[in-house]
Amino acid sequence: MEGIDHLADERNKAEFDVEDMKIVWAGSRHAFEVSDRIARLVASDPVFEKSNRARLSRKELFKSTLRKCAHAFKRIIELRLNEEEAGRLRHFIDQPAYVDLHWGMFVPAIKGQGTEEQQKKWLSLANKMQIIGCYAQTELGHGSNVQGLETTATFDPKTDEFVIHTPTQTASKWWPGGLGKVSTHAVVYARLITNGKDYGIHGFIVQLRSLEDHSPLPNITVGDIGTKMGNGAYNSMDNGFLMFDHVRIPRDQMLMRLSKVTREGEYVPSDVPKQLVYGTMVYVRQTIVADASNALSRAVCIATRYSAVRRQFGAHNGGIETQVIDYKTQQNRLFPLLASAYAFRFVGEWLKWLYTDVTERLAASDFATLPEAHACTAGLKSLTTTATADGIEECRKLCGGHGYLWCSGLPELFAVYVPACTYEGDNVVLQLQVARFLMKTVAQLGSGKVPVGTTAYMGRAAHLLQCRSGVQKAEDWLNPDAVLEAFEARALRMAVTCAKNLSKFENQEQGFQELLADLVEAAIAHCQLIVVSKFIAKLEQDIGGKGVKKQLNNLCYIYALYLLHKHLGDFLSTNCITPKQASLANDQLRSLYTQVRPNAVALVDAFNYTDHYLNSVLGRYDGNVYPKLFEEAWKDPLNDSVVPDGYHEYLRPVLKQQLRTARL
Ligand SMILES: CCCCCCCCCC/C=C\CCCC(=O)SCCNC(=O)CCNC(=O)[C@H](O)C(C)(C)COP(=O)(O)OP(=O)(O)OC[C@H]1O[C@@H](n2cnc3c(N)ncnc32)[C@H](O)[C@@H]1OP(=O)(O)O
Ligand SMILES: Cc1cc2nc3c(=O)[nH]c(=O)nc-3n(C[C@H](O)[C@H](O)[C@H](O)COP(=O)(O)OP(=O)(O)OC[C@H]3O[C@@H](n4cnc5c(N)ncnc54)[C@H](O)[C@@H]3O)c2cc1C
Repeated sequence: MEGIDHLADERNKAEFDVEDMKIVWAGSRHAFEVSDRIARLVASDPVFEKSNRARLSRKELFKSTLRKCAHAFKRIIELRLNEEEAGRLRHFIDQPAYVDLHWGMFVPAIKGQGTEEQQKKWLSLANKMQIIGCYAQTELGHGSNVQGLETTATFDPKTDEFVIHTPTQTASKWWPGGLGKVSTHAVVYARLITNGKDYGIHGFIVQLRSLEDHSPLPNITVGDIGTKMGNGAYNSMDNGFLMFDHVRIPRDQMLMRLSKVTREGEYVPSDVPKQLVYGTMVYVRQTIVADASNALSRAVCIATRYSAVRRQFGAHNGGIETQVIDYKTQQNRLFPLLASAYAFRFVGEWLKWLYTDVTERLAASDFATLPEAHACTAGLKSLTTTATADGIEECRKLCGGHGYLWCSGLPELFAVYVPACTYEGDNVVLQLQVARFLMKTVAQLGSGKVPVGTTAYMGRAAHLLQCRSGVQKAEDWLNPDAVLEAFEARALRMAVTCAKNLSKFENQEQGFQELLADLVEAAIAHCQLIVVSKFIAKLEQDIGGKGVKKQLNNLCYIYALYLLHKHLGDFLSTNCITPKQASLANDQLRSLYTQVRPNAVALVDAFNYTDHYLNSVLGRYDGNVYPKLFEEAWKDPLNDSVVPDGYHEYLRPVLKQQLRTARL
């Protein structure tokens, strides 16, 4: 059966040009070509083999990760890959590793918070990987509450040094990726103390290990925090702990682009907002949003192909059974996830633009859009990672029993992905940041300050607070204005209700704590509006290719109407729509599922994933699932012998009743 495309019929049904859709998904022809070339390069290199990851011990997995990283670095140099190509290479190798934190957080922290001189010195070492760094912020006792970190950096004017110290056990750094066994350096976040005064959290570059023999430097205790969820999965990463016992570093290793300490120990505050010390988190949250569509699309690709291969029930007189993808229940679970993958792709593109824009403005000392950039990156990171983690698990269930096998690719994908709901900011804590931003914006309505950007809709409060949806028939739900108005009205009404309830409290902070759950829901409604509006905006762009726009249009309205259905309580209780209009939205949704159905396999082919990257027997391009499930089963170490180890000690005595007591 090798070589036969079991999904050929599905592919022939497609009503659009997959090659054109691939370009839209990738973002540009250039991005597509780079991704395609690098994905094939990785897939063809035996060092990047990953099908046996679950069977390796932690030590073997970790060593093989070091090997892959070293080989990748060698290939990057040999092939003279540029930054974009090197990034794609790491992405397609698809194994969490210290390099993610080195390139993803250590280098950006120095770029964002180091002076020009510091950048010159440290980046030239980091870019050549002559030093390897991590981002050491979280402590055993404090992660979300950054202001509560306990590690101290006390300036000693006698020696012109900072003394980095871990005063308590809870002050131990705990979680930083790459710290446990690899990093030679870290950007350590600590309370800056000079002249006896605490100036809060600042970043410091601290060397941790010898560049000669890799042993920890004196007065530094460092190690791995232990095995994490899932076989293989995130265990290739050495998340670590770290304690300092009065470790001295030169003054110029404080990252001083924002604020400084002089030779005399005087603290010179920054003339820019102090929140810029959180800048690396804004950057990484933006990359995490871009990455959500990768993880979700991967799971959806597996579940869609397998749903087209898998057949259950419906056979008459010995005929073939129904493909499970034809069941409306399967479509109702799968197609919104397919639509979400595309939605997150486009909102990720937009967020990248927003981040670039705010970075340029900050460079020109324009800080006006920083709060919005913080709210958008925090809120969208939270929204997209929650939906993606839930979506991967749903895809596992969509694949029935076989989805639970490691070789489906889904258990490992889930275990690798789910911590994204926690790292780089717990998802609830992040939505509360959005809620604070919304409450401020609502409070300013009527003050003459016109809301802009993603809150511009709040400027139309007079209309949005009293409007009623004009939808009269199912097709009206394909009107972008109708959809946007419903989402805007819902988001605004939920935010305004929260603000009104807050105003009943004398103490605003106490009121905020009391209303936390409602505030999170209002923040989610606002973030969903952003995603819907950016998908609609994408459709307004000049998108070529046979049938491509039609498919995107269908997916956009599946995304929006599915959300409307899922959060119907919000839409009805805020009187944005009537029960009749909700029912029309459902009718439209079913019709859209029917339109997407013949295109579903082609829509996931457009992700252009290699079988190597998917690493899934169920998601194979050729759909040749059953023989490959057997092949995988035979590879399991339990099948190395026909009679298992332990038979003579533990099975035979039971079977032969030798363990029975004499009385029995
Ligand atoms: C395409 C390829 C992609 C590959 C993607 C992979 C990338 C690599 C992944 C690697 C894997 C894992 C990495 C994980 C790394 C980490 O987890 S690092 C640790 C991250 N830690 C956190 O995120 C902690 C979360 N906590 C916080 O961010 C803050 O403490 C919190 C915002 C919750 C609260 O801050 P406070 O200062 O205590 O409190 P407030 O009073 O609420 O805020 C004060 C004002 O500051 C504003 N603010 C807060 N944060 C920011 C920010 N980041 N930027 C700008 N402004 C910010 C806030 O709005 C307040 O403003 P106001 O005074 O109201 O005007
Ligand atoms: C795989 C992984 C990799 C990581 N990598 C790094 C790294 O490289 N560097 C680094 O510095 N850190 C890293 N971290 C740490 C990570 O950033 C923190 O775990 C994260 O910020 C959450 O903080 P926490 O663990 O303190 O959670 P907690 O704040 O203790 O959360 C526990 C619960 O309390 C709730 N909660 C907390 N505060 C509030 C509040 N104000 N209001 C309402 N509810 C609240 C949360 O919603 C959650 O349900 C990593 C974590 C993981 C899991």
